[in-house]
Amino acid sequence: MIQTSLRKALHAATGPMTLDIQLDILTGEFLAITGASGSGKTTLLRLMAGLEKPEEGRILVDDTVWLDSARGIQLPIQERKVGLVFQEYALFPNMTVRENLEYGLGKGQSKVIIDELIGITELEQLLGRYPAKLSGGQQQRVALARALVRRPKLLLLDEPLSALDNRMRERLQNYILKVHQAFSLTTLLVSHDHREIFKLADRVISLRQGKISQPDLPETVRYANVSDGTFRLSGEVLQLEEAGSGFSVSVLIGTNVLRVPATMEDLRRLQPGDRVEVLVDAQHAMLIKA
Ligand SMILES: Nc1ncnc2c1ncn2[C@@H]1O[C@H](COP(=O)(O)OP(=O)(O)OP(=O)(O)O)[C@@H](O)[C@H]1O
Repeated sequence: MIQTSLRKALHAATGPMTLDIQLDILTGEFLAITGASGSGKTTLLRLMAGLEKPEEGRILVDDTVWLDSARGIQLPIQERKVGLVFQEYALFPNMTVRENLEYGLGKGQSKVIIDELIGITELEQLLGRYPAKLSGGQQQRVALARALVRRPKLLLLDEPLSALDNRMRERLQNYILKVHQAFSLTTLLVSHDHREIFKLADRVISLRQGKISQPDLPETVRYANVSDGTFRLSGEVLQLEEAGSGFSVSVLIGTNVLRVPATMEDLRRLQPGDRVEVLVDAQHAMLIKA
């Protein structure tokens, strides 16, 4: 469990604003943070990482105190077990992919983790390349792997995919989910993309003017925001069943299960394991066999 209480005075474009956040995060949870530009999302991550200092605060990670302003405790970033990935690709341009990864190793740390990460993020073919010769998606994949070299407990992702096209985003989302599970991470993801949040997050909080405004579930947020368009979500059929007077199909999308009303015809042509696309608009969800 990560218990956080943070207060910091900020100078927003509209005037003074206080970031004031109380947040408990379960070990292994994937928490998405959304909210308008300037609401304090990046500052929250930077405070968690130890890149910024609050006026007042406490961060307790399991039994370890990372921050306790009342007792003058403020662990530096290298002593907090955090991995960071930001929107801009922060790789060293003069180092190959492998060198970039190895640079992240701690003193005396075994290189075993490097091979493990190369395997899980499928970087084998790219190891000798320099960042300039990689696509944006490949660079973020390396940045993700590098963030995990020191085996962090907490992975902080600040809009890591926002510069990528949709296809690349989807691939990277899958890698994020894969490492989150494989390394039993607790992950905080800043994102504006509700489809991404729905696919990845167990829980989502929304920041407004430095405060948590309405804790919400991915499904609820997604439905609350579909009024302006239609989403197309890819997933896998888990189960077909009778629901009241009709039928429903449970579809696994990332780690979330969406129950979609179905027809008798849907039940005839679908079976568990089928790949489907769910088309969602403000009023309806519709299943399309992929
Ligand atoms: N160290 C600081 N001291 C004072 N004010 C700050 C500091 N860091 C950020 N701010 C201000 O606090 C506000 C919140 O910034 P922050 O970057 O956390 O917002 P955000 O929600 O991540 O926005 P965006 O979605 O645009 O990235 C901004 O108005 C910013 O100018």
